[in-house]
Amino acid sequence: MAHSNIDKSLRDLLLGNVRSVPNFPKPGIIFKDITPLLQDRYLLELTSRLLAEPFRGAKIDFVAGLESRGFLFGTNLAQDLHAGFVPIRKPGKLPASTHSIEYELEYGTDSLEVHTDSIQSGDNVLIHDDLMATGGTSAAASNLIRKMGGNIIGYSFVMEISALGGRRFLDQNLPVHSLLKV
Ligand SMILES: O=P(O)(O)OC[C@H]1O[C@H](OP(=O)(O)OP(=O)(O)O)[C@H](O)[C@@H]1O
Ligand SMILES: Nc1ncnc2[nH]cnc12
Repeated sequence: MAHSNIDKSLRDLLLGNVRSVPNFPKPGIIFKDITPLLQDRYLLELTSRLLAEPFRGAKIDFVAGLESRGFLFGTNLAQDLHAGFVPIRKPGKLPASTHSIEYELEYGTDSLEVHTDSIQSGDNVLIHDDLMATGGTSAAASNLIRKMGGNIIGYSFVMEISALGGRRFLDQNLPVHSLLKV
């Protein structure tokens, strides 16, 4: 599995299309908004491809995308890696039988659910989200997937707020690929 680093000009281009919104959704939070990246037809494709690069050649059954912003690039990523896509959702959204787990956010608590008939024991799963902050969401999703017998092969983020140290909650032996570190 390659660990590609993007060069500075590319990083600056992508970062220039992430909007920082102070005090959203709560005072003190600087919200990193990826909608400008999605709006631009070239950057949408470029970002999707760059996310897939480090995991090309890996055996992946599913990309698990974390609600809701993990769905935005998650299905593109799954398609590019020839994997299926499994949505990990907030409570009460998935219609069939679910497993669930509680977790803490940078700004509150929530829980995650997944359909019981999605990931099966031994399936290789890549976890994807738009952003890792405290790592609580990704760690909870990892626990949920492992509870189902899924084998997590790595983590993919568009962005990581490095100062919050979220990586310490993830398996240290697995690749964690964040396109942009802020
Ligand atoms: O690393 P953490 O501190 O756990 O935070 C990261 C999570 O927070 C955001 O989602 P949010 O819960 O705001 O939901 P949304 O994607 O539906 O907006 C983001 O998209 C990640 O899923
Ligand atoms: N600062 C932030 N910006 C966007 N999404 C987030 N999720 C948690 N912290 C966030």
